[in-house]
Amino acid sequence: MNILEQIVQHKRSEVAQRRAGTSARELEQHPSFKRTPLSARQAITAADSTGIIAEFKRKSPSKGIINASVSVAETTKGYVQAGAACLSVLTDEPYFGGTPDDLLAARQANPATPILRKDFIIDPYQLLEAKAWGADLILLIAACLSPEEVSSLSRLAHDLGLEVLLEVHDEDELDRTLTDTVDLVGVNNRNLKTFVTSVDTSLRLAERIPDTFVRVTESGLQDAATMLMLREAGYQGFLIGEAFMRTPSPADALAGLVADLRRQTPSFTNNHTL
Ligand SMILES: O=P(O)(O)OC[C@@H](O)[C@@H](O)c1c[nH]c2ccccc12
Repeated sequence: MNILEQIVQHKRSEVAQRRAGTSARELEQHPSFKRTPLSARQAITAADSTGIIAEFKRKSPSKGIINASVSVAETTKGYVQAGAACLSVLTDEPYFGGTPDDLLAARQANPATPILRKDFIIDPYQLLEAKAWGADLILLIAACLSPEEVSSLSRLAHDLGLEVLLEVHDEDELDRTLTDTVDLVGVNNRNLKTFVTSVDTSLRLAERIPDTFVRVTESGLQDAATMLMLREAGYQGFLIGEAFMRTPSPADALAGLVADLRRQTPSFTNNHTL
């Protein structure tokens, strides 16, 4: 069994347990259910946006502990001040050290910034959780879903007012699962089955993603030059975790990257042709 299969197997029992503890009806009573979600699509494509989706990630199966000491509220607030267009908060506990409380805390600290619930979504119940915990956007990973699941989960997410980021890492996943009920398409440079990371994956797939979707490049990003190259290839969103989280002050690391981007292209915005 590869790591992705292990995670998904664990996730099924976790979801069953959670559902036994909190009913769907109880989740729907949460005050967040009345909140109108923010649009990540808009935030990422706005004229003055950096396009950066800054991730809060304590550990990962490929890297082990990345940062066990920084606080989620302080870090995510710092990310936003430093120029993040959107936040990503891991809620998977066993493999990534995230919790629902992390998402709730990030939401409370950042009322005006869209937040992605970063988890392995396999069941409609998790969409209700995402909504209750204050997410604006959910991730669907093509490598662990059938095309039917992608389309039914994305339709349900839309019914809840949540946007959908569909993650793929090869042509086959893209062609198999892309449907017009997703909003953003993320190309994961890291193969979740082998952990091999290469930005060539994003470069290869860019043209295959129709312009109606916001293109997001994910994982292994750390320098301005690579981001500018990916931007020229058509990417508007940049999902970055480790490069920030492995430093003692993730928000300062993001600020440094934004300064580099601006230095290399003084007019670094999404609406400028480079
Ligand atoms: O920390 P990185 O290499 O910057 O990557 C961030 C993000 O892309 C990565 O955490 C990720 C992408 N897709 C996922 C799916 C599940 C868990 C994590 C991920």
